[in-house]
Amino acid sequence: MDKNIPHLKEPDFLSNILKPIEPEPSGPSIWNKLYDNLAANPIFAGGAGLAAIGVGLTFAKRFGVIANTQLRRYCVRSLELTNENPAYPWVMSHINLHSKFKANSLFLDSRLEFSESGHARMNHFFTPGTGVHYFNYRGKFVKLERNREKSLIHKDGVRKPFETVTLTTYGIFGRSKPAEFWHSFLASATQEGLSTLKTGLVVYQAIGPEWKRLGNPRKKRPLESVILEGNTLENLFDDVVEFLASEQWYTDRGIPYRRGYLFYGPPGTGKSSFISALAGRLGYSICMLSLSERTLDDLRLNYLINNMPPKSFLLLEDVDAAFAPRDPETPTQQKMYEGLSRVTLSGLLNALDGVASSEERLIFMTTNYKDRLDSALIRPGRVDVQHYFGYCTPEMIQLLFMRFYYPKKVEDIDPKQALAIKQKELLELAKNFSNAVLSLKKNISPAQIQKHLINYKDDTQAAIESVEEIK
Ligand SMILES: Nc1ncnc2c1ncn2[C@@H]1O[C@H](COP(=O)(O)OP(=O)(O)OP(=O)(O)O)[C@@H](O)[C@H]1O
Repeated sequence: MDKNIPHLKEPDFLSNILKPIEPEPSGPSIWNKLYDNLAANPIFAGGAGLAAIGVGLTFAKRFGVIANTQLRRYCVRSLELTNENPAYPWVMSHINLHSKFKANSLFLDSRLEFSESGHARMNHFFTPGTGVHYFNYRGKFVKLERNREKSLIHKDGVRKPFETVTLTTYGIFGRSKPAEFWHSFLASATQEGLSTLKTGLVVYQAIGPEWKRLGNPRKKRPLESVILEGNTLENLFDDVVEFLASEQWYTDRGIPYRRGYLFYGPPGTGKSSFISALAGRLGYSICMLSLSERTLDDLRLNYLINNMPPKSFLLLEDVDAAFAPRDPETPTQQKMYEGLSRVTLSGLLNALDGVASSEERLIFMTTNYKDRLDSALIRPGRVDVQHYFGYCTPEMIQLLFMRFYYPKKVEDIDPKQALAIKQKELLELAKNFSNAVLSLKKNISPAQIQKHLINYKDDTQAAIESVEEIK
């Protein structure tokens, strides 16, 4: 305020109006008072306490649910299956078989099997009984809960109680896919179950325009029982497996999805044995066709090759026998082939090339005389892999010997004698046998060795000492 301006006295009524508002004397607000009153009220305080506890519990429960869900997502893996599932018995026996602790209460599942000859056999399977069982399966803790319901199901022609099994395992699975653990578990159980199924090798023969099963399925020959030089067996096997896994690759490039193999070499060197064992291992059947069959003509050949049962190999044995060479060495040679077959080379080539490109086709041809084959038949595209099956090498002779005399079961070995000692002994004998065979200075086929060893199947020493009998 300017000091030179005379100070005007405010009239009294104004001073009353302009009187500054004095702050209320501090004390409990209305809300505080309300709160105090309510808090002092024992009925209300009790109710509020209960409500607070209720809210707290609701939150705790919610939190528990969330925590439980998260825990289950990261640490628990469950699998439920019923006895309507075909894999059910395999899963049950697999877990019992591969667990550190076995179930104490067992369920017996017996199956009666009749062979075609009428021979009967009873197979018993033990699975964990009803209730809860705990296992240590390959380092993982697994809880198995088997429940039996009152309702019945029809299975294998009999009425059985409906059952459910829940398998639960615990661990830190993190964000891994929920079913990952059970996928690998099921893969092992299924593989084991399938291996117990006795499926034989089905061989088809061409009867008229159709493929007909040739007798009953044959016993599958283990692939390892065919002894080939070096890594031949593994390489050929890998080649076929790779082809079977490459359908998309062929489709993408518009290449007919087929592969041809030519196995050539002297008789008795394992060409047919390898093809049968390979088909058995891969779960394929074999369609056998003889080109020199008198009733086979180009038309029928074409139809048969293009209408094979699924998952089967085409086997053309002694493929040289059907056609005369384009340039016969002698007129007699030309005559030899005349009238032998009604199938012509061009008919065969057409049939092979005509195979529907989208269909998987594996064609195996065998011959003892590769040089007699027309080059058109074995050109790439028709024959993609050629392999020579030769006479025995020293290593093959040893392996044939070892395989022949190797104890079938570990129980066959004297318990006091370690397997390693037995193997070492056998290896020594195999070397002696191989040296004896080599001293003959002749080409010997695996079939000849096999025949000789069969003659001395119980006497390794005699087999070595009588090698000159090998013819
Ligand atoms: N490499 C081998 N390993 C194991 N056994 C073999 C082998 N080669 C031949 N054999 C045995 O010899 C017999 C005849 O073999 P296989 O029919 O496979 O010979 P192949 O080469 O197909 O003969 P061919 O050319 O006459 O048709 C079979 O019983 C088989 O067990």
